[in-house]
Formats: sequence, structure tokens, C-alpha cells
Amino acid sequence: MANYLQLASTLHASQNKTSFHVFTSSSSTSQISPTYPHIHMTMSAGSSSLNLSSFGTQKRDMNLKVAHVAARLMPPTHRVTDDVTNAIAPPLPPLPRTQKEETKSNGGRLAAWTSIKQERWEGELQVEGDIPLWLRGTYLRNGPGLWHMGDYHFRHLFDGYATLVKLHFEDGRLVAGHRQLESDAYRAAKKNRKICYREFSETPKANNFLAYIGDIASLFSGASLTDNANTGVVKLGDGRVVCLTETQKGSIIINPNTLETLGKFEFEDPFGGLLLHSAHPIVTENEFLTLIPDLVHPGYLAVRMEPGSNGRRVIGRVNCRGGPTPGWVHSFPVTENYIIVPEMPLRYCVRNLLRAEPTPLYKFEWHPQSRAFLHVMCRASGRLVATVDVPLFVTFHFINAYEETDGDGNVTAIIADCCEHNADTSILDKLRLNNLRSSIGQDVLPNARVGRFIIPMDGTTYGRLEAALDPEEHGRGMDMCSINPSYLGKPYRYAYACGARRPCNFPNTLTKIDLEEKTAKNWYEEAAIPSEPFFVARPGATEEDDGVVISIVSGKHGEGYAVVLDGSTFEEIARAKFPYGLPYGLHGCWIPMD
Ligand SMILES: CC(=O)/C=C/C=C(C)/C=C/C1=C(C)CCCC1(C)C
Ligand SMILES: CC(/C=C/C=O)=C\C=C\C=O
Ligand SMILES: [Fe+2]
Repeated sequence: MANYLQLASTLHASQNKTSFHVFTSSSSTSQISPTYPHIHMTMSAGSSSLNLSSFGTQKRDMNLKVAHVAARLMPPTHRVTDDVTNAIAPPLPPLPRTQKEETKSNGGRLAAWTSIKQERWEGELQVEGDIPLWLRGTYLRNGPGLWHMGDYHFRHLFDGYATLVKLHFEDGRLVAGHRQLESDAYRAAKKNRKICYREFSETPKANNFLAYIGDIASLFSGASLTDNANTGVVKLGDGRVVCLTETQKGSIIINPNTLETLGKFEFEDPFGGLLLHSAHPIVTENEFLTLIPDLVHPGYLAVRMEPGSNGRRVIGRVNCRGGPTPGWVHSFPVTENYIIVPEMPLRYCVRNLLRAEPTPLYKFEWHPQSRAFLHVMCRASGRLVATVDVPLFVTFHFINAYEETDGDGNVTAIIADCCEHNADTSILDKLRLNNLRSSIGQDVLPNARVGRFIIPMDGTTYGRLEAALDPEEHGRGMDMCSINPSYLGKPYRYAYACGARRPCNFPNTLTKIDLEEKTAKNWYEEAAIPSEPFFVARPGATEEDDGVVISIVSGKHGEGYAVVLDGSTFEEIARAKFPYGLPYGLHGCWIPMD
């Protein structure tokens, strides 16, 4: 389907006035670029127009579809054309295969915020300790590991080009490697030595005014949005392995053994025009569930895709209760029977989407007056069964959710847990690379907790939010969580996450949280930054924490290593050093060997 924003948008230029219409339900007027102070974006319910009042040199009559205009007006360096997007990366250097063939070091600096130095590497790592023989398969981790291109340096952690890391465990041995994801955004940046697509916080610089208009037009057609799938990686029920980010076009299939980029995951359904989706779908052997924010008619679509299919079907839709746009939906939880749709007061902001320079909250805006809600949708019927007003919250990551029932099996409440940043949006700014690099050792990480929502299912319209355990247990840092996947949507006891050993500027511990005992056990290594602890269950296990926890650590002196912890004791049982430093990474998945 053609993007309906694109269809709804036309560019008119007459005597001395050009208007660019965008349908939205917001209501505001603002200047959108300091470079073009004469441009104002006027938003009113149903339609917005961009008034280019002093743009008097263009005296042609135009009434063209935005994408068409974008293609004509963008200068070659900004045009998303076939020759840019199909650019072939230069041939790779020969692949070193052993640890002896040392790769470039990063000069002894903390590895976490230092870009990866080479496109790819693969080799066997020497293991200290014992990897359980039952651990057979590949752990894949994705994340933004390359934060510069030529002289251009990204500003935010989330901007970096996707770097995939693999740890293949077999017979107690470990073969590891990494490789850059060959997204169109990465290839175009490499070819042109500058960014060519809109990333999380960065926008390619328009060379002139016409290019600027083209950029705005191509934003609404989706053409300028990044496909840099740097957030997560999932294995679908049919075996395909897909890297993901928040843009739908950033869904890219890889080979989990070679980490080679195989091509776009093309959604064959009418929802591509909505451009965005949750970076964290719920993926099981049987389904792929996700939420798609609708910025035009503020709300969310819950959709489902079967293994083997590329088409999503609508389960249901929820309209926002607050406004003016949907809340950021980086992740969401499910129970056995329900999908929980979070409506966070940190909302997408159409005006900020259009700005060339990052704002303090990037593409988002904090709307406390619009309040916060959780919606409960029946997975089978798509019916909205509850909406509760909850205290203001800020979360990237929901941990899990489950139903509480009475003696007759009636659902009385839903419990939904998340890594909650005390309704404080400042964490987004703390994740700027400058901050991360300059405040090492300072105690500037904002407090966070395991936020537990209690959603009554008796028609009451208010839900509660409280800390599931004393945040001091995990140093008041909390993010990047995993659980035993067999407990998805069900009552559960353990969560694994990154906590804090203070003073710190970023979560720096691996933490096992016992939600029953309300305690945490922490793994810590001086000045190292571990990534998301990922739980892998032992085949045949009956205890929830019978398994291992895998994490990749960016070390203090530029080194990188993998650690394996016992899921039950949370003691380290094995570690293996990479011959080079690894940048911080975000989310992973497990591909078991057949
Ligand atoms: C790495 C991570 O956790 C989040 C990444 C988020 C991204 C790449 C968001 C990208 C976006 C755009 C390119 C434009 C539209 C808004 C938004 C979803 C922020
Ligand atoms: C790394 C992070 C937050 C850390 C703060 O405590 C959030 C990552 C979000 C995207 O996946
Ligand atoms: Fe995430």
C-alpha cells in the first residue's frame, strides 16, 4: 500500500506561497528549522500545513505527490536512489580465523563507547572455566557498534550502525565473531562518507532549501527514514533470523552462522505505510506479535504474523486516551490471554520528527498533562477489555506480565513489570555518547526500578505502579532485561537485567532479581560494561532458573569478553576473551542447534 501520509500530502506552490499539508491530529504552530526561519509548521486537528511564505522564487504551479517531489528536489547526495542504495561495499579484507591474528586494538580506552574497528572477524576463543555441554547453539547480539563515518560522528548511543556479535557454543567450545549489518543506511553512508538517512537523533544535512523540502517530503513517504536495524535480533518460528529497529523498513534478514546480510524482510500487508513499529515484538514458535503506532489517528494497531508468512493481520486497535500522538512504544508485554498496550506520556512528536537538529527528547515530547494509560486487549477477539489510568512512567523495556485469578479462574488483575525510570526522561540525554564518554566514574545514572503495574480487571479505571523490590537491591539502576522464555505471559519469579554499582554513569552490573524474595544478586567487574544478561534454559529443565545467563562485556582497558553465569547461583562459570574490544550492544536471541 502506498503510504497514506504520502497520499494525503500534496505540495502546492503558487505566486509566493508554498504549503505542505500533512494530516495529523495535533494542534500547534512552530518554526521547524533555524536555517529556514520563515517556515512554520501549523498543526490543527485533521491537517497541518507548512507555510513557506518567503519562498517567492518558485512561481510554478505544482500539485504533486510528495514522494515524486522528493525525488525531483533532493540533490544527488541526499537522494535515496538505486545507485546509492544498491552501492556495493568494498571487498572485505581476508577473514582472520585465529586469535593469534590480532585485530587492531582500540588504544586501551573503555571499549563500550568506542566504535568497532573492523567490518568482521571470526575465530575460536579460549575458554576459561567450563561451558556446560548441553549449551549447543548460537547467541546473537545486535547493537549500534559504529558511531562514526568518515569525519561524521554520531551523538547518541542509538544512532550507531548495527554491529552483530555471535557466540557459537558447541561441545564446551566457543567460536565467536562479529560483522556489520549491511543496511541501505550503512552502505550509503560508507559510499558517501556521511549519513544519508534519518537515524534516531541525526538527520542528513540538506544542502539547500529545495533539498530541505525534499527531505521533509521523503520523511513522510518513509524514504529518508533509516533501515539501520541496530536494536534487536529475533528468530521467527519458521527459522528466519531478523534484525529489527523501530522503523518497519529496518527489518533485515541475516544468516545466523555467517552474520551475512541476506536482504530486507518485506512485510506483505497494508501496514508498511505506518512506518514505525515496536522494536521488541513478542516472538514465539507460533507467532510474531507487535504494536504499530498510528501517528495520524492517534492509537495503536496490534498485529499478528504466522511463521512462514510475511503478512501481518490486525488483532485489534486501541485509540489513545491522551494526546496529541501515541506514546513511544519501544516494547510491550503480553499475558496468556491479553496484549497490554502502554500509552506512555513520552509521546512521538511530529514537529520534532521534522526538525533538523536533535531536541532534548529527540523525536519525542513529554506530555504529563495527557496522563498515562495501560490498555488491555483480548488476544483472541481484539476487544479492548480494560483501560486504566496509571501514574506517569518512563520505560523502554517491559519485562513480563501475567494474570491473577480468583478461585473460580476469573481474571481479577494483571501484573505488568518493566524497567521504569521514575517517570524521568533524562535517561535519554544520559545516553548521549559525549555524556557516556565524559562522565565515566561519576554517579550520574538516574535512578530506575522494577516498576510493577497492577491493573484491576473489575472495571476500576485506575491502576497502580510500585517498585517490585527495593531498588537499593540493584543499586537503583535497572534496564536491559530478560526472563526464562517459557514463562512469557505467565506468573514468574526471576528476571535478569543490568543494575548499578555506584558511582556509575551507566548500568554496570548483571543482576538476577528474585521477585518472590524481593532480592537481587549482582555480578560486577570494575569499570566494565556488560550488555543485557540473556537467559538460556537447560533443555529438560523444570526449575525456572535452571540454565545459564550469557552476556558480552566491554572492558575497562579496551578489551571485550563473553561471560557465562549459572542461572541458579548466578556465579560466573566461564569467560572467553575476544582479541579486540567490543562496543556496547543492546539485545540478543538464542538459536539452538537442531
Ligand atoms: C536502538 C534503540 O533502542 C532505538 C532505536 C530507535 C530508532 C532507530 C528510532 C528511529 C526513529 C526514526 C528514524 C524516525 C521516527 C522516530 C523514531 C522511531 C524515533
Ligand atoms: C541502554 C538503555 C538504558 C540504560 C539505562 O539505564 C536502554 C536501551 C534501550 C534500547 O534498547
Ligand atoms: Fe530495547
